[in-house]
Amino acid sequence: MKAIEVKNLTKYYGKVKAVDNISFEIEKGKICGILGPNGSGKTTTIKSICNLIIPDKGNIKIFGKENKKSAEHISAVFEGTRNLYWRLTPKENLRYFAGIRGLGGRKIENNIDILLDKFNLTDKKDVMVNNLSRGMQQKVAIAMTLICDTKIILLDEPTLGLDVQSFIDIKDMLADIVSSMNKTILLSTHNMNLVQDICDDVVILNKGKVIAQDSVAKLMDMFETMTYEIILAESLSKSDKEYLLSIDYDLYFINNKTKLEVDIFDIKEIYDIIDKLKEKNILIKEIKQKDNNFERIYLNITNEEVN
Ligand SMILES: Nc1ncnc2c1ncn2[C@@H]1O[C@H](COP(=O)(O)OP(=O)(O)OP(=O)(O)O)[C@@H](O)[C@H]1O
Repeated sequence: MKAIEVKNLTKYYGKVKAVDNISFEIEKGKICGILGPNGSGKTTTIKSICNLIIPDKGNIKIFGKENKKSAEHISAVFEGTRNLYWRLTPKENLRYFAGIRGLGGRKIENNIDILLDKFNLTDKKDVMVNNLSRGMQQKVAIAMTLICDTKIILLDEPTLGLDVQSFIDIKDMLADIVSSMNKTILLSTHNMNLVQDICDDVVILNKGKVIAQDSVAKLMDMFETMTYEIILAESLSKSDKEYLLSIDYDLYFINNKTKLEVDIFDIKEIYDIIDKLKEKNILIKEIKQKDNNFERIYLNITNEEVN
């Protein structure tokens, strides 16, 4: 069953076409990532799905019905934690958001305690949200979507600015929410590790248009390349760098001028690249093959679109 269907969505802000005739669908029970460079229309799309902005054209269905009547199925967290009340405690925030949905009483109080415990927030339940760390605030925001008990959760950049441990905590929580609570999640992110680790599907936007949509697994297969890391013995000179940019390979310069990454499709190509480096007396310290990752695939898709 489709949880979300977006059809021919277009949104202008004045003369700026933020979203340009996009269509995609999200199956119930999946985590879908909406990706794209800054300004590609991710937030506008999410805000349209939860009725915060009115599109100029197009149609959005939630569980097969016009979304104007389906707001009760959706809860959303924007730009990290902006929709929390900063002067309220986690407990008061959860109670307030449950109340807006008409939920209250002993059962909800009990559920709030269970959620705070699950999110390791019990000892912070009476601290003002303003005084919590970024990761804790993010956990409160996600707990808020759960206390509202909606079937669909929309998250705009849920891991922005988190440290490594909080990132892992939130990532695991989201995977758990979908698998054990039967929710559907649409999240926007720039973090490709998050996508690779927990998303089933992705929609990639560029300049307001959908440029790819598929399962993460399929895209990983489809764009499978071999990535090699070449560590140089010395920094590249400007002319050597220009020379390498002129050869016919997808080269990425990492670590300033001493590390290169290259995507190849045939192992023979690596020998050709070594020859090309030799021609210019560029000394190689080490060459190793890297694991395929979604970040590289995303770069391939978006770069292809730009070129
Ligand atoms: N309220 C607004 N008024 C005018 N233009 C806007 C407004 N909100 C967004 N835009 C423009 O619409 C386009 C899409 O913006 P949007 O915020 O949807 O992109 P995004 O993909 O979420 O970007 P980011 O990754 O930077 O958050 C951009 O060109 C942006 O400048």
